[in-house]
Amino acid sequence: MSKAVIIMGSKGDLEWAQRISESLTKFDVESVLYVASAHKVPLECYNIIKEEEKNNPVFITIAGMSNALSGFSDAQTHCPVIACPPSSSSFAGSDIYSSLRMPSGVAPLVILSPENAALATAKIFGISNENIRQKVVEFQEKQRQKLKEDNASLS
Ligand SMILES: Nc1c(C(=O)O)ncn1[C@@H]1O[C@H](COP(=O)(O)O)[C@@H](O)[C@H]1O
Repeated sequence: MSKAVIIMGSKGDLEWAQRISESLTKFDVESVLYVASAHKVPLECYNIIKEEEKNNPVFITIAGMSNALSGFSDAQTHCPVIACPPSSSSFAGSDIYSSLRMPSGVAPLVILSPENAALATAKIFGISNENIRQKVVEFQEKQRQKLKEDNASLS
């Protein structure tokens, strides 16, 4: 089953999470949403990961400020984890560093745009799911077409 599991550190991240899940639907990828913080409720986080990983999902973690959730999740599961932290300009955007530097053996991928996180998720599922692969290919073709049209419109 091709399902993305989106875990957000706070309900305050819901809008960002919805942008991801809406983009996923364009590729026929279902998603399920959870609020669970590695800082505050690590056991709940762990239980969600262990229950959901039985279906071999892609996990997408949304954690602002100090991102413990993405590294924590990645270290607990064989499944890919994509960190998609909500954008923030506070403190000169320094929050992002907590998503970039990981200890050895901990490898969440980082994608900053919710729409691109959805695309990357679809591409992972598309390796083994023909329908999703087709959606990705169509999306890319449309994008190429649009650029050609935009270019032609200038001449
Ligand atoms: N980065 C994390 C983690 C974590 O990494 O476990 N838990 C919550 N948060 C983030 O902190 C911000 C404020 O959270 P609160 O609403 O709890 O103050 C949110 O963007 C959340 O994702």
